[in-house]
Amino acid sequence: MSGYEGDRGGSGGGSSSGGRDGDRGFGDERRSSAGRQRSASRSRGDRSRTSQAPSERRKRTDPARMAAFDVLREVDESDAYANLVLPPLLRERRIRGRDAGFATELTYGTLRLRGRYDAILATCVDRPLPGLDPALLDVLRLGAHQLLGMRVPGHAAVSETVGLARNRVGAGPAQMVNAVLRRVSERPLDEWLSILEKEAPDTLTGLALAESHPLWIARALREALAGNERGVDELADLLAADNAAPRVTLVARPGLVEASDEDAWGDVDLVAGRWAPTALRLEGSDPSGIPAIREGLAGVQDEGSQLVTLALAGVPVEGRDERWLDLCAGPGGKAALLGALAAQRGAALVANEVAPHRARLVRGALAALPDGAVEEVRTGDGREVGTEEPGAYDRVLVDAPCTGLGALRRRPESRWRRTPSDLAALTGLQRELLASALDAVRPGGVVAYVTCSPHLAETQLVVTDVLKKRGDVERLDTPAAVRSALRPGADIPLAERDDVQLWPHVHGTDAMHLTLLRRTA
Ligand SMILES: C[S@@+](CC[C@H](N)C(=O)[O-])C[C@H]1O[C@@H](n2cnc3c(N)ncnc32)[C@H](O)[C@@H]1O
Repeated sequence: MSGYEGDRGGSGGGSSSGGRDGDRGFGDERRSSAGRQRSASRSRGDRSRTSQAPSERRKRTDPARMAAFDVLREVDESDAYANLVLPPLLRERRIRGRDAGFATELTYGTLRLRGRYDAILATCVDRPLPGLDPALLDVLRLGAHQLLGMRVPGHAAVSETVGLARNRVGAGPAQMVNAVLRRVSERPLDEWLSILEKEAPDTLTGLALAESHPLWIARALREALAGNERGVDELADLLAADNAAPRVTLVARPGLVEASDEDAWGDVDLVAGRWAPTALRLEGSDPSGIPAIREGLAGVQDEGSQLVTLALAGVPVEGRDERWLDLCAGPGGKAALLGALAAQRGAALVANEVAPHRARLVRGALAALPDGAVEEVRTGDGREVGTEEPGAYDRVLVDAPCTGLGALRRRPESRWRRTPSDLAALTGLQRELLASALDAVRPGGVVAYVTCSPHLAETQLVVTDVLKKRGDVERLDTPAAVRSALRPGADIPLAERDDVQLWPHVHGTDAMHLTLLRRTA
């Protein structure tokens, strides 16, 4: 399941641009521009450290690199989510400030760009990568990211990573790490990427390797661009956008908090979002100390998610407009915005979610809404709501479980976890949920079908298939509804279609899909 922001750390963290010309260096008084941690005593000029035996000194391994390695192993061995594992680990080991930034960039950047680095490493290792000890392979990937993605000077990247290998994998593998990373360091990133593209069997494979996407995902994204009236030559930009950590975007829930309320936002720098009137962009990456977030008046939410929710709430319905339903609400990001909007309009929200632990998250997300805004938070199968409560709602949101291919930038490891076989199960469920939502809405009411995937099988094909079977639904002008939801003066580029597909490389949002439908009499 995917598509949620609140419970996976929203921003996805990290600052990797994944760009072809590498990234910024890391330097301050404790972490040198070599990305190497200086001990506090040394930076103070304290000579007592020299009393340590030289062999012990050599074995000291940088805590930031060890933390990155340990998270990579958790991700591999326990299917963990890096952005759930890393922050507590940094806290537990008291890794802070620049060191925490370095560990974060190293972890998330290595995970995102794993495909690129594996293709490069494969040319430097004399046996197939899948035969290597997975821990050793992770060390090599971490070294490759320091060399090619973080501008850590070669000698520091190699020697620190060899130290990490010695500490975590063993002395023998450490020698191999030394030899392999020296070969990696012989060329700059651009040269490596040209080699990958030149030696690939076709252009798409070359691009997928260079921009670190599984081939099936690169192919699906290319088809999605074409199916949404965009040029397939945009694929390189789209894949590159997936490799850049998104800026943290907040939602100021209407009626609960104003952007101008200084006390609510504390000491952080905020700028207005690009599209949604509710969106604020955080200049920095840690929203946890913001009072409005702690109190549930605001949240971390991609601007695309805000825009599709605002579009559903704003599209006109004739007659009664009192009961709104979020059919797949967990963890509750869109439900909280929808509930705030419902409260302003005298309507009430029912939030449904099949997974009990996610229904609990929805309750938490809705806790700050005014009395009367929420009729109920339920745990139940959304596929049954249409038969259990036919025609009972005026507006229904189906934010369907999906592959999440539109939010790859947010979840560093997800592209390597998804497989094409996930699609079959998801698209069946998506059809059933949309059909149920159309039964649950009254004639004249509206349904928003939303995914955070642009995959055509999860978006256009689901809608077309479901509508083929019924004569009581009309497609609405979704671009017009999205335009009406924009902040004043914003002018959003949208394809000439009756649905809307947003794109990271065009709109700076997740690749959200929205189709608005009206149930006819
Ligand atoms: C894309 S997420 C929804 C994200 C949510 N709208 C938000 O903004 O926070 C999809 C949700 O659908 C839930 N889900 C999956 N199958 C479902 C079903 N049959 N009925 C209801 N919810 C379901 C998943 O557990 C997941 O929480």
